[in-house]
Amino acid sequence: MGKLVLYGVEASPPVRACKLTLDALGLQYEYRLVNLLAGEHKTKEFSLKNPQHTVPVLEDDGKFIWESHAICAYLVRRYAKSDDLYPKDYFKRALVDQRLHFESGVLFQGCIRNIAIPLFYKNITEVPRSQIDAIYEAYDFLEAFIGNQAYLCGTGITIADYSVVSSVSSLVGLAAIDAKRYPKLNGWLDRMAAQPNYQSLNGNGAQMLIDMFSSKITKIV
Ligand SMILES: N[C@@H](CCC(=O)N[C@@H](CS)C(=O)NCC(=O)O)C(=O)O
Repeated sequence: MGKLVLYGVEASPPVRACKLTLDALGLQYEYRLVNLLAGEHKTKEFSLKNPQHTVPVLEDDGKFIWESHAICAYLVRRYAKSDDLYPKDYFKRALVDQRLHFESGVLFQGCIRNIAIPLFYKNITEVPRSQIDAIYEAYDFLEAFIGNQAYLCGTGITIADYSVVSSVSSLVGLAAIDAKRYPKLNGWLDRMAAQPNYQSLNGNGAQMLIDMFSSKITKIV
């Protein structure tokens, strides 16, 4: 096995999804901090690793992969002893893929990034209410996806759970999850928070992003 390096920053949800996956697989890796607010991801050196200049980036034996969903799927295919976290069965895998794409397009891009970019990079401190409504709409979908299952894709945890929890655990700072309105989502979040090393791998970074949002937002309009 080659040397694994994860490039990222704690507050980043997709970085935390990769950390949860690496830990679940028992993989050793070096973690290299990329300070986004200081522009370290825009350097020539980092662009050679990832021309899209996003974190996370995984380095495996000198090769680079970016995009957390691709990284998590790669890690399971390449290193897992079983396929539980990313099943080979066509239908089961399709279900995991659907949730991963939901995280990528709806939760991360549609909710987190749409709020974060104006706040952190354009100094616009008022958040349109429609963007908060979009979070609740996403929660409605998640409530339906979970249904009576323990995890997002059934009885066992998969990389979809790691991906989705990375953003939901920060979105709660913008749109609280009411246990009466979202009993399934709330129960699932509790189960995820009870996973080994959850706090150090995801909880602390999720809170950092919540604090970053709180320090910038002046008003919901
Ligand atoms: N869908 C991507 C999102 C990656 C992403 O946008 N990461 C943010 C930090 S949370 C970033 O690197 N932003 C800096 C930039 O876009 O220049 C993934 O899952 O890896």
